[in-house]
Amino acid sequence: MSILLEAKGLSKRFGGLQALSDVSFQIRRGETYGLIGPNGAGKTTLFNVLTGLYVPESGRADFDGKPLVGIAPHKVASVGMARTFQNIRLFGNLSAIENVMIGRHVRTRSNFLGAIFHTPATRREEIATQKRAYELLEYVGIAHRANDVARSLPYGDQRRLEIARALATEPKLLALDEPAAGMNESETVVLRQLIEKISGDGITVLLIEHDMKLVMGLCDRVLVLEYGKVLAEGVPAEVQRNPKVIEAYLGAGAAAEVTTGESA
Ligand SMILES: Nc1ncnc2c1ncn2[C@@H]1O[C@H](COP(=O)(O)OP(=O)(O)OP(=O)(O)O)[C@@H](O)[C@H]1O
Repeated sequence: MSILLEAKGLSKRFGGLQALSDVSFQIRRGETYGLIGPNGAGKTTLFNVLTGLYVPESGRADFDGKPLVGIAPHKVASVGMARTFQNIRLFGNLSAIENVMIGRHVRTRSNFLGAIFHTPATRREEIATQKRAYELLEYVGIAHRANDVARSLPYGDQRRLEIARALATEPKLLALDEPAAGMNESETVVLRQLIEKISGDGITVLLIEHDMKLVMGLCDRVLVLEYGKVLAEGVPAEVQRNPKVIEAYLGAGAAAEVTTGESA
């Protein structure tokens, strides 16, 4: 399996705090890759470095064979990487479908003049964009909410809308930052099915998540961070058995719980 994303020796400091320290890992094309670790371990910082929001002091990351570090955040989607945020970032006053259409514009060609003068080409493209946006709302299961303003949607639907907007950029890799945060159990089940469907459709997934059952159930491999350093990496069964991981993060009780597949 070929490598889609490769990070080598990434380090990031905030003043005196070493948030990432020499972090290296590889994500293979088509896999679902988990990123876990206690609060403050550096997971979001790593996401932010990979998606261009932070510039690391050292190290590099290559995506699909091209350098990722130093790329502007608004260019990241156009190279094939899309993300959702820990705190939902939607245009609250726009409808669900408009939010997805905005994501889609990364892949459309209409220019500024075309948009002002409503040229036939722009109009055709706009119709295609709207059609595709609706399909994506169907794909994530919220098409019946297409015309509702984003902020009026239930929480779980807002998270799914964020995923639809990210998918609209046609990513090779979809990075999800705690997608199950704040979801109840039935919403989490639906989310899990959605991530499985996305992965089944060939999109590589990078998943930060605190819900261990979800991570261990979905991911092919998992990277564990602690204090900005890589503590362990491997398939879920290995990581769950790793004494360092159990001590640092899972706790003996939680490890047993995950192994038996029981939730708290
Ligand atoms: N912009 C920033 N300025 C200063 N310190 C920061 C900044 N962003 C993160 N940090 C610090 O870097 C460390 C890593 O934070 P980060 O948010 O990456 O952790 P995390 O693993 O995502 O945690 P959580 O699970 O709580 O989201 C923390 O100590 C945090 O306080």
